[in-house]
Amino acid sequence: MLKSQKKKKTRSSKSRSQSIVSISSAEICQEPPSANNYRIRTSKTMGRYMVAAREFKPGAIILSEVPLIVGPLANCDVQCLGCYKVLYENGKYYRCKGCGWPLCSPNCRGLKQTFGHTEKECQTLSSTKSGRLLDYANFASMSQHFNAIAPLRCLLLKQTSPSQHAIIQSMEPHNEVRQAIPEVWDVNQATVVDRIRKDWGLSAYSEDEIHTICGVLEVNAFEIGQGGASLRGLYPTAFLMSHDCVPNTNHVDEDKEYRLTVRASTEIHTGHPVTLSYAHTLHGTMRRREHLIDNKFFECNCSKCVDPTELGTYMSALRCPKCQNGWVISNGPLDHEASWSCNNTSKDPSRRCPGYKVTANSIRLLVERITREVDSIDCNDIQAMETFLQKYRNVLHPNHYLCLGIKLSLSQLYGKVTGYIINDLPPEALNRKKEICKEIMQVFDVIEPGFTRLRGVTLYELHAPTMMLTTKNYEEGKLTKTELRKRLREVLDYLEEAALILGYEPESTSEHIMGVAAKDALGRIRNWETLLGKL
Ligand SMILES: C[S@@+](CC[C@H](N)C(=O)[O-])C[C@H]1O[C@@H](n2cnc3c(N)ncnc32)[C@H](O)[C@@H]1O
Repeated sequence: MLKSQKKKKTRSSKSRSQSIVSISSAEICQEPPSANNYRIRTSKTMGRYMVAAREFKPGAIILSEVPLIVGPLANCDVQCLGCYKVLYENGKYYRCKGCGWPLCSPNCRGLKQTFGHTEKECQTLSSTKSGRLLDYANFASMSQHFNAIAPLRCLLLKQTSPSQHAIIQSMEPHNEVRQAIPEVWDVNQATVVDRIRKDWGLSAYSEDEIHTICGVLEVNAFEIGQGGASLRGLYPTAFLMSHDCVPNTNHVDEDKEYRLTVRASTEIHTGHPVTLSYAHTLHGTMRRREHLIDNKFFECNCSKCVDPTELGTYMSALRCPKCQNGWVISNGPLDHEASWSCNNTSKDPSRRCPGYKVTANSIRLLVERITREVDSIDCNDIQAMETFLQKYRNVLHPNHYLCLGIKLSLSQLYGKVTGYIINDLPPEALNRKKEICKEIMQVFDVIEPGFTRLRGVTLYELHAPTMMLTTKNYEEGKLTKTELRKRLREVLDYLEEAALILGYEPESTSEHIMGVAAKDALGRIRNWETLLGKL
């Protein structure tokens, strides 16, 4: 398939902070992506992985595809089998006439649809009489039955689409590793294998076969869905992207058909791996690596994981309690048990740390305790978040991932929640919002570089206080026209990039709505051009 990439003409954004990605270097790709975009290679450690077969600019579509199957996530709440809307015991729901499983309504849009409640599934669930096992008086117990739906959908492909089933069979299930972990294997045995074979009587599917499907889903499925949906999908090609804690792509999934679109977030050169992060990029190394080992069954040795400073971000560092000048970081981030010590080896003996060393377990316990404290903070409580940052300023690095999470929330809450509405914010609060946005964006530029959702949202958040302060300063006669033009140009740059990045988001999402708001705001700023000439 031929591709054509139109380059958007914009002026260079060199005048701004270096962190801003030049929009003129973005690739505005309207055409469907081609399979010629990538090649599949194999390595001893990673198995198959995807590499770029051409040069990609940020924003370029690498692949876009519909799933092989879609189904409820493991341990989800009771949901409609057609459209995956969450259902409540005391709320409105409907029992499918065919199989007795819950639907949102008799006219659910997902009825008889490939990625909803298909006729084949309805017949199968009906033949097993599984609907009778559902206790509608107790949704909590009923929800457990949903763990077996996505695996069943994979198994059904064996008859309905052998070619798609073959792709699923080719995916890595990590059976050997998973079999040795009782919390994984035994739970699957009880909640999926026995459910399908014993409770539903579908004994034609072997235990091994079902365990393999469970593994395939755990290792390869994407969490998808908008508006709090608990969904997973297996995709025919996207699963081949390898993991990197600093990924070079981002992806979105759309409501319609659950299409997954993967875009380059940074430039990707021919032959380079096309990567995504299987772990939360905003977590520290210990937590990311634990997640990858527990859920994806491999040890990550990427450049961020091997570096105790996490590429200079110090996202896991603690302030040294002994010298107060250095940072306590791991002596071997790839070794779970490696000690941590202060990195202050200043030449000046009066500043040098006398030495501080602590076990990995002490760090783990301390971070777990502080994490519980973070989790207990109300998600709209600006004051409590500021108090947290203040309280831990002598314990955690300002970029520590727990602080980063709090700062990300603050960057969005200032200007939004009751008592802090943007038009009512005093200059100090506007400056605080601006400062936080800039601080976190510096870290995002390292850990999630390029065109990413985080960046788009933060740029949008940054434009508002910058604009408010500019107007205020101008009205107070504190800015010359040249300074005003410079400041407005800065806001324009933020908004242009935010509008571009957030324009990639699916229409139903809050990020997309923010992108539309960014475009509107761009129009309003352009009005200043009548006063000042072209910005
Ligand atoms: C979604 S699959 C990717 C496709 C898989 N490599 C294959 O051949 O089917 C995820 C698995 O790939 C391997 N993998 C992916 N990224 C890796 C990395 N950075 N280091 C080591 N293994 C990796 C791990 O075995 C992981 O569980």
